[in-house]
Amino acid sequence: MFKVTAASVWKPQKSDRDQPIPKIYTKTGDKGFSSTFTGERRPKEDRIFEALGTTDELSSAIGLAREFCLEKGHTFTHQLDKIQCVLQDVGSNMATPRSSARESHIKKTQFSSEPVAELESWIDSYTDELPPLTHFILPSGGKSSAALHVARAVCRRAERCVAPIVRSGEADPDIGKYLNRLSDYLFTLARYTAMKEGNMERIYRRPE
Ligand SMILES: Nc1ncnc2c1ncn2[C@@H]1O[C@H](COP(=O)(O)OP(=O)(O)OP(=O)(O)O)[C@@H](O)[C@H]1O
Repeated sequence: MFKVTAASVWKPQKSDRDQPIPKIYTKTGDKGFSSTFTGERRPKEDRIFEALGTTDELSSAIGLAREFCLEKGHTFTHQLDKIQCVLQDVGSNMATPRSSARESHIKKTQFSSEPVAELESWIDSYTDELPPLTHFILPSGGKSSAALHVARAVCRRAERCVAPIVRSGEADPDIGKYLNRLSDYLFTLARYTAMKEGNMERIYRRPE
């Protein structure tokens, strides 16, 4: 069974006690090669694994920010849950290069534009509540807000990794749009979180 990333391991587990539970390590990656969803073996430094790994880092950064937000009682954490699930779908889409995918692979890993529209509606509703931006702000505003800024910066790196894969036609253009919109969402949410917690956002001042 294909696993999107090592950190999101899923292996079938039989309830039947006679069947051994498969081990997490198959050792098939020990020589520095791994598999796409379509069964191709590629070196681990291939751009697909680079993009999958960066998307995994992004989900992990969001997971940490979510924990800080939960501690503060923020009510928007269900959005972060949903985003982490959508990022799994982004990974599945990238791990299924169109050049070697069968119709059934493509169907199973299709990415729709609906999550992009959802992010836009969330961004718009936070923006309505925020004061307009008049300065460059620095990642700040308390732990939840600063952690969301870290996630935003990782998101932009994921976007840079995904761009050439989308451009080559190997992945769905909507995953590029999703990551582009996601960094705007994380920026806006970081500001909203600072405001809700009553924390100052530090602004850029030219160093004397
Ligand atoms: N270092 C990596 N960074 C990002 N994605 C990876 C990496 N290694 C593998 N992958 C992708 O994540 C999936 C799950 O990772 P996993 O660690 O199980 O692969 P593996 O190294 O090939 O196998 P094993 O760890 O069992 O030897 C792989 O099928 C591959 O698509």
